[in-house]
Amino acid sequence: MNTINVGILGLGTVGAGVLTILRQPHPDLAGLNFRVTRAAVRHVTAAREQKYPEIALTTEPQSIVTDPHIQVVVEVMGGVESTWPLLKTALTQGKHVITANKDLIAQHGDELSTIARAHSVALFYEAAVMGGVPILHTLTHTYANDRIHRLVGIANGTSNFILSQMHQAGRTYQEALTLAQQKGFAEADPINDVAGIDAAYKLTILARVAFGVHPSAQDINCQGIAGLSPTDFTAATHWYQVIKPLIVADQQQGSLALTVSPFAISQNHPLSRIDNENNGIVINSVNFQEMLLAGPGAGALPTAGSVIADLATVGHAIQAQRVPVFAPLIAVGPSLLPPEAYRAQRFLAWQGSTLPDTLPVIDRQISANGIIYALTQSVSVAEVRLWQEKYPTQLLRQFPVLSD
Ligand SMILES: NC(=O)C1=CN([C@@H]2O[C@H](COP(=O)(O)OP(=O)(O)OC[C@H]3O[C@@H](n4cnc5c(N)ncnc54)[C@H](OP(=O)(O)O)[C@@H]3O)[C@@H](O)[C@H]2O)C=CC1
Ligand SMILES: N[C@@H](CC=O)C(=O)O
Repeated sequence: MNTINVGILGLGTVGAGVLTILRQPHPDLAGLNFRVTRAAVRHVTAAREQKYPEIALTTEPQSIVTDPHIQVVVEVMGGVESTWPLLKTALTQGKHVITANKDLIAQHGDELSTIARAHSVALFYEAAVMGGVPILHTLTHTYANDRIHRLVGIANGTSNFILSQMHQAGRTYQEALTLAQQKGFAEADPINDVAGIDAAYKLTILARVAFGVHPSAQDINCQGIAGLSPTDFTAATHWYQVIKPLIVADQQQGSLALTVSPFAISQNHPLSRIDNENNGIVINSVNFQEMLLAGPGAGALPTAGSVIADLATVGHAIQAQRVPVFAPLIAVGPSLLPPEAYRAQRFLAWQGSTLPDTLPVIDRQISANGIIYALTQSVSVAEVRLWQEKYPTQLLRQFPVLSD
């Protein structure tokens, strides 16, 4: 039986996880006869060479993507500027590519997919969206004959971990972030996690696959979790709500609205129970109506498990001499709602003894430390921006409330 030679770019959290799984005996993987021959890292150390004696380590990823003996490139090193030309080269040279890199796929996925198609090779990236949750496979296979109208999810494990730890374990924001980094959940630059950038990349990919739209960063309302305070969680409890870091793609005013933000959601909502690094997504569609898909959204083995699932699909296709294809559900999607037009009720924290009459408040409470918390009627982002300009010191925090 022919072996399938694999080159790996990166042996960090995810790359090491991939090798751990490949070393475990498994009949399906054994039947595919993968052989990881080469791997690229920044630092080739004696300890690494001892740990992976069967793999030639290099600090030159370019030498792997141009190696004529390698059929599949697994990219788990991250970043865009260095990986973009590498993966273009790999695809152009007729190699199948599997990546966990959402930054790259969100920004250059369309171009890379075109190159992959032109060279009859696969470009798969299940691990790039929601780690171990098989959302892309589910959308492209299970939902192939359905029509999705709304996606609401938790797609960043680090943010969900931080908020869960602040709310349930009494950790500070910084303690929780440090722990998420130690556990291998956070990005190389964790600002991508906490500012909502990582989740926006995932929403970009999901919107492309589920709705056939091609958003840029400017099309997404994006708000991070930094600055949330423990009293916010207590205030939310008063209204039977929890605060979750969500991605939302829903229809408003005949267009698709894309939002990344902490949201106040009902304690009865299925995502209210998805904690720590776990991710979850509620898909509303015509046929399946409402479905929840949930599981580990970050970490070595769950993410590597998604890489391996893609690798197995590619391996089976190579054995059958087929081209494995990744097809979005819809070719051309709806128009995108301008971010400032997005409307939602707002949860707000206010520093001061009274709220101005001009705010459309429907309920309020005062926290132990004298902050006024309020729920407002549904307002547009444009209106919220006016409040922020008018009350820069009093309006401490505000974020949307998820509607049913
Ligand atoms: N961690 C997670 O839970 C998840 C991560 N991802 C994505 O997977 C990718 C990898 O993440 P993760 O494993 O956490 O990252 P790590 O930082 O743990 O690992 C990155 C690896 O790439 C190597 N590397 C980086 N730059 C270069 C370079 N220029 N040349 C050669 N080697 C290089 C590093 O080498 P060295 O070790 O020598 O520094 C390291 O081995 C990212 O795109 C990330 O967004 C996706 C889902 C979940
Ligand atoms: N940093 C990311 C890793 C997985 O995509 C996250 O926390 O979700």
